[in-house]
Amino acid sequence: MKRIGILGGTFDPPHIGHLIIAEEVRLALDLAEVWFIPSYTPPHKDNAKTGPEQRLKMVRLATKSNPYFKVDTIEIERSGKSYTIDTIEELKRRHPDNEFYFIIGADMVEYLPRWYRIEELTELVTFVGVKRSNYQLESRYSILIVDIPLIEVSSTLLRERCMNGVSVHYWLPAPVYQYMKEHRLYEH
Ligand SMILES: Nc1ncnc2c1ncn2[C@@H]1O[C@H](COP(=O)(O)OP(=O)(O)OP(=O)(O)O)[C@@H](O)[C@H]1O
Ligand SMILES: O=C(O)c1ccc[n+]([C@@H]2O[C@H](COP(=O)([O-])O)[C@@H](O)[C@H]2O)c1
Repeated sequence: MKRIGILGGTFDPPHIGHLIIAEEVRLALDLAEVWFIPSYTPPHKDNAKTGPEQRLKMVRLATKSNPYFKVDTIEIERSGKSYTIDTIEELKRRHPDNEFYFIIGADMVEYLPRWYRIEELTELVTFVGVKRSNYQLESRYSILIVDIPLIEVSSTLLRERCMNGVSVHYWLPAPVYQYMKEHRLYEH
């Protein structure tokens, strides 16, 4: 039985917050790997600003220096709305011996009651919640809390900075920063 962490996200763009929570949860729960799963269409928010292929490319760049991090393209290949239940059901079919830990920030913990088929999903994965400013970690569902420092960064903040011509240097891994600059992402 392998214990696998999953970090699903829009990753528009991926930033140090994603990497730190993945690594801290991996260490705290002694996970064999953490799989990053970029969504095709996020289920609950407006379409991403950047297409799935470019977000996937950035996630690959962000994670490549960590041998414990893997990228799974299951949602991008499936296309359509990326409901987590569909992803987990398929992952359990493909990897029946794995135990999955789905990592979410407190914003998603608060949103959990509105996830598609959430009651079934809680039977299939263990949710792992981490802090995020302005959100609570309490939930009616049973969630494992991993206590990590608050990391005050979001993709929204970084997109806004780019749009306003403010540097985002050091808020994302260097290869992602380079890629964004080359492709002039989020600049207008
Ligand atoms: N700084 C952070 N601290 C804790 N959790 C985070 C942080 N940033 C992202 N997450 C979590 O990572 C997952 C994927 O996040 P996502 O790709 O939507 O990034 P985001 O920064 O929340 O994006 P946006 O600002 O566009 O909504 C979510 O579960 C989210 O709660
Ligand atoms: O399945 C759902 O109903 C659902 C609703 C909201 C979010 N999620 C998943 O939670 C993860 C983080 O979402 P996001 O939009 O913050 O990137 C991502 O993998 C989403 O697919 C899933």
